[in-house]
Amino acid sequence: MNILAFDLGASGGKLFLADVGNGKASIQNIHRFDNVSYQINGSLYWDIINIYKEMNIGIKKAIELTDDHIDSFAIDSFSNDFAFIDEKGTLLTPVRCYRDKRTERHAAKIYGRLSKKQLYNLSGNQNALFNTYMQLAAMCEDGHRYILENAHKLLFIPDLLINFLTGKTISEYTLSSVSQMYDFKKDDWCQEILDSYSIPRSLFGTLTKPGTLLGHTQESYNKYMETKGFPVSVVCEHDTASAYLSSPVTSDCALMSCGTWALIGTELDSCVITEEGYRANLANEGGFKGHHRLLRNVMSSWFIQETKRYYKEHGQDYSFEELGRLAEAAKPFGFLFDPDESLFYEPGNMPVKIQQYCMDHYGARPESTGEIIRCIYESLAMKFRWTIEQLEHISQKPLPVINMMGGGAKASMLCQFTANAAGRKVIAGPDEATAIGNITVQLIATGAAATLNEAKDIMRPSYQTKEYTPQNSEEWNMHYEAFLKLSNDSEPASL
Ligand SMILES: C[C@H](O)[C@H](O)[C@@H](O)C(=O)CO
Repeated sequence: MNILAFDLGASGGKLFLADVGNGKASIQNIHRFDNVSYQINGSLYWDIINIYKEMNIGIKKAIELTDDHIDSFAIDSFSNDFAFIDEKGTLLTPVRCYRDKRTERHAAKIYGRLSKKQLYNLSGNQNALFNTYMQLAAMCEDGHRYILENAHKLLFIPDLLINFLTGKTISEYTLSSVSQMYDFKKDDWCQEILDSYSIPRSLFGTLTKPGTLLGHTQESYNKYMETKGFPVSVVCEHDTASAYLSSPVTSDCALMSCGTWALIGTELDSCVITEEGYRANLANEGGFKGHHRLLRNVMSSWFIQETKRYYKEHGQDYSFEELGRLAEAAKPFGFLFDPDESLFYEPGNMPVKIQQYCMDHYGARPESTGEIIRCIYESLAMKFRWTIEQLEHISQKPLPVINMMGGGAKASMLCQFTANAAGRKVIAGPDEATAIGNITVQLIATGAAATLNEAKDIMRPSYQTKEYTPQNSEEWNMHYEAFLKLSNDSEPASL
C-alpha cells in the first residue's frame, strides 16, 4: 500500500511516500520546500497559500509515482497557529506566526484575567507567548474580537489543510491539547479558560483523536488536482506527538524531538500538574491513545538556522556541514549562554545577539563563525542537561538514556555534546521521526496494523540509529557549574 505523509516544520515542509508490504515499510522523501515567516507592518505571518501550493506539488508527485493510488494521506506540523474560515470554507484570515509580537505586547493584561498559575493548573500546558490562547486573547486586546464572534471555525494549520482537501472541520486532539485551552481531566475544552475572553466554544471543530480514518478528498479538490482522490487520515497532528511515537527505545528514557525547538521530555500515563512542574514550566501534552508527554521547550536548531540565515544575508552561504567543521576547529568553552533568554526568541541578527549577550555577561565575545557555532552547541547541551535533571526530579523517574530524534539527531556534534554534558548515553535517531510517527498512525487508521507495536515494527527497517557515549565528563561538569549561574529559570515562563 502507498501512504503519504506531509510534515510541516517552521523552517521547511517535506512529503514522504511509504511503500508498505510484507510487514515492512520503505520511505522516500518525494518533495521538500523552505518555510519562512514574513513581516508585514510589524506583524509576523506564515505564507499558508505557498504551503498549500507546495503540499499539492508533493501530492501530485505521489499521484504520479503511485499511478493515482494513494491509500492514505495525513498531515502534522508545529503547534499553536491557526486561521479562521466561514461556513463555506472561505479563508477569513492569514495565519500569524507564533513568534508574532502581539502576545508579548498584551501579556500583562492577559495574565491579569487568568494568572500564569491558574492557566497552568487548568490546562497543564506551559506558559508561553506562542500558545493559541495567548494569540486569541491578544486578538481581543487588539480589537479583533469581531473575527472570533463572526467566524465559523478556527482551524489549526493541519486541520485547515485537511479542510481544503475534504471540506471537513475538525480539531485534532494533540494540537487542541497544547492550545492552553484544553482540560486533560475532562478530555474536553476548558470552559473557564474560554470564558476568560468569551471565546466561543463553537469555533472549534469536531474533536478527533489520532488514528481516525476521516474520509475521502472532496470532488472540487479531485477535479482541481486531476486525481480520482484518496483517503485522508488523522494522525498525531502535533509534530512533537508524532516524533515521540517513533522512538525505538522501550525502557525509561528522556525523549528529545530536536528541530527548531528541542522538545525534551518523558512519557507518562497521564497529566502531572504540580507546583514544581509549574515552577519549571513543564508542559503536559497529549499524544496517541495512552501516551502523555511531560516536556519543556528549549530553542534549538533555531540558533543554527538563524545564524546561517544571517551570514547568508551578509554574503556567506555556509552549509550545515561547513558550520559544523568550523565549530569543531574552535576552542572549547569560550562562552556559554542561556538559550531560553527572550532576547533570542524573535527572528533576526542571531550572531549579533549572541555576541551582545556575551559582552553583557563576560565583557568579551565570540568573534569567528566557528566560535559562535561552538558556543551555541555547548550552551544547548548544557541546557538539555539542566532540563533532563528537572524532568527526572519532577517525574520521579530515572532517565538514564537520552533518545535524540528529528533533524538534530543528524548533528553529531550536538549529540556528542549532549552525551558529554548529561553524562548519559545518547541514542540518535530516527532523524525523520515526525514523518515516521505520522506514517505509524496512518498504518493503524487504515487497519494495516492492529496495534501500535505492530505499526512500529513495520516502520523499524526504514531508519537507523547511532549511539554516543559520554566523554570528558569532568571538564563538562566544571563548565556546567558556570552555566547554572547564567540560567534565569527558577521562575516560570521565560518566554
Ligand atoms: C511553538 C512550538 O512550535 C511548539 O511548542 C512545539 O511543540 C512544536 O510544535 C515544535 O515543532
